[in-house]
Amino acid sequence: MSFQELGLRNDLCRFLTEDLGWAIPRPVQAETIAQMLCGRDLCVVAPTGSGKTAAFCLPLVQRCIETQLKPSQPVKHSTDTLKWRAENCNIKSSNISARRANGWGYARADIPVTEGKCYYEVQTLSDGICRLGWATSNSSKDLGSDAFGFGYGATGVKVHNSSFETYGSSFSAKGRTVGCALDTEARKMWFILDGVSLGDAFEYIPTAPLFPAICVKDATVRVIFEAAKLKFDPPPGFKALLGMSSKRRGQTSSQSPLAVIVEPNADLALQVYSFLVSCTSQLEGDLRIPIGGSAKRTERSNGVEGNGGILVATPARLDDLCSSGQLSLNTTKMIVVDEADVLASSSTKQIRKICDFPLEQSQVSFFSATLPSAALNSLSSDLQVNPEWVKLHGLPIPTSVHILVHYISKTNAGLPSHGPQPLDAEGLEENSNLPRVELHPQKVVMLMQIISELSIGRAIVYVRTRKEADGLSKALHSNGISSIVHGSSPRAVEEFRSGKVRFLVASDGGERGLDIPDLDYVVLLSVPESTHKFVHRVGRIGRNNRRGKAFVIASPNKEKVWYHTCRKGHSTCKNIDRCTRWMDEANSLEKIDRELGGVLKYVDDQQGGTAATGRTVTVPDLYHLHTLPATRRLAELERAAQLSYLSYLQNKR
Ligand SMILES: Nc1ncnc2c1ncn2[C@@H]1O[C@H](COP(=O)(O)OP(=O)(O)OP(=O)(O)O)[C@@H](O)[C@H]1O
Repeated sequence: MSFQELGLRNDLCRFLTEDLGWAIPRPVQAETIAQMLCGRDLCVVAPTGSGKTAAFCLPLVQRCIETQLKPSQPVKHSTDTLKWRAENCNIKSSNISARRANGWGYARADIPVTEGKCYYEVQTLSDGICRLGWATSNSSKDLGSDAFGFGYGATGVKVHNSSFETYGSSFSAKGRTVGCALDTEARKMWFILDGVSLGDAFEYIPTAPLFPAICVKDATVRVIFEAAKLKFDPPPGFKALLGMSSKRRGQTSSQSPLAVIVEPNADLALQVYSFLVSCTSQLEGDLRIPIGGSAKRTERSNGVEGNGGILVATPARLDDLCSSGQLSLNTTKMIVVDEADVLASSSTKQIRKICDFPLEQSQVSFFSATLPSAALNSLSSDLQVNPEWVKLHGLPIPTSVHILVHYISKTNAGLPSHGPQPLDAEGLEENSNLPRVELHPQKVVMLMQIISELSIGRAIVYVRTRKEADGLSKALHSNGISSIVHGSSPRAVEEFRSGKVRFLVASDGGERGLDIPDLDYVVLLSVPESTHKFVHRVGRIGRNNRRGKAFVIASPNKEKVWYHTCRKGHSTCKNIDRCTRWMDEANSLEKIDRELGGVLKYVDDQQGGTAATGRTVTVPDLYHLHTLPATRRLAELERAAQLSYLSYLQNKR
């Protein structure tokens, strides 16, 4: 089956096959895309790395194109509530200024225009240059340098798509007034200098909303959107952009996406956002689907984009945006909740709030790699209409992944005399009520050994708590290994993905969804109690049929670990009874292995410490699993190189 047969547009299919090199749809895509295109509510369970992201992104993009929101009435605002997207300039009330030293300043007023005949004015308050006009939300900041911006420059030129043409006359001196007129019915724009029309400037094609946009350099201008403040009357039939209705005063310019994708954390939101951006950048003609990613409060401080298009965000961020009036989901028609099993339990209230609209007018879909929880079942029955369940559960762990379990020794045998030492040789474990704060030193030593013996270039290392993650990252740094803790900065995953750091140290939250195509190793320095978590962690490798190795370094002894239920946290809490939990990694591993159908292989650490109850592989097996295939491949390459050299020599003679 091809992507075309699923009903996808030709430009999207071309993007998938030519740009991404995807020959055919994955099973989850084959099962879901056509149904989503028809507007059906879906509940999809498919393994990690099976291609769920494209399965929901592609139909959303296509449905946005098809729907092309019926243009809404022009929104009325007042200057005091008006929002700007601005760079390199100062905006005070309605005055915009930029110094020459900073280059061009850019400001776009957050007033989307989709229909009607609109007009606004710009008055020059100083000598200097500026460019005024209209732009769509995805236009460049250099107004007129691409197909999405239309500008009239103070030197007497009009510019669109980087093409400059003489138009009107210069207005670079102080005290001039330029009117900007936009007729969405005739799809025309023109400008009016000191009350005199300069004639048609542009016939435009974009269907996306247009916004007033202004560039200034070493100049100050005043922008007037309100009828009462205009210096000249708008052309007949035209209206000032901002109405004077007192009822409307105070209303914010909320954005309203057509589709919303909910992700559990900022990294995943960014990953999905990037996929959507690359997909929509390949659309034919002037079609543009605004894509918004607003995962964190600190990111894109100006709010959200995605008006009339697709917005990707975390539940908390969506909640924030809706409560502050920056976002309205009134016209939203499609909602996808990714990693739905976890979001259904952790953010039930927020998901219900997001989906609070007439169900028959909308499409709600849930995607997940692990079997749905009771919470998801209940959300599905409340928020979906006649949902189709798509369950693709072949092997939860791809066969290209080997999972090797190493047990540290029961005693501290094998620890070097220098380097990390346990605080109290055996006292922290079974016989002690003292909780563990840092990772067991033997686990760190074993991790270093694995990294060096297998020359591991990059890997994700999973630990239990943030405190352990910080400690491990320090230990890696002191051994000259670059690492970054997941969640320490919004860009941690990007630094790891780009190869700037070799190791990503993650605790809870870093196990889901991350798609790093050339990643071959994960190391679990703690065994999660839930099989779902284990599957998601190991699922970061073995993607795209690539071979991957997961090392689990486990403790045979029970350990008491801090799991704070109090607010004090690690620094001051002394409540050992309430804020700690016993961890029994051997027991958890047995359960996981049983539930996954025996996928674990145990490595005999030859220190007399193996507590494994399953199949045991010895160190030579480790060699067979990891080193031998690479050595064979090297031998083949060496042979090919030599043969090629010999034939070159023969030809030369
Ligand atoms: N049809 C396809 N052909 C080839 N590669 C594909 C195809 N669809 C997706 N992929 C690739 O498969 C990889 C995994 O896809 P994706 O991240 O969507 O998996 P997922 O099911 O969301 O996994 P997880 O449950 O871990 O989040 C990506 O690198 C993606 O580029």
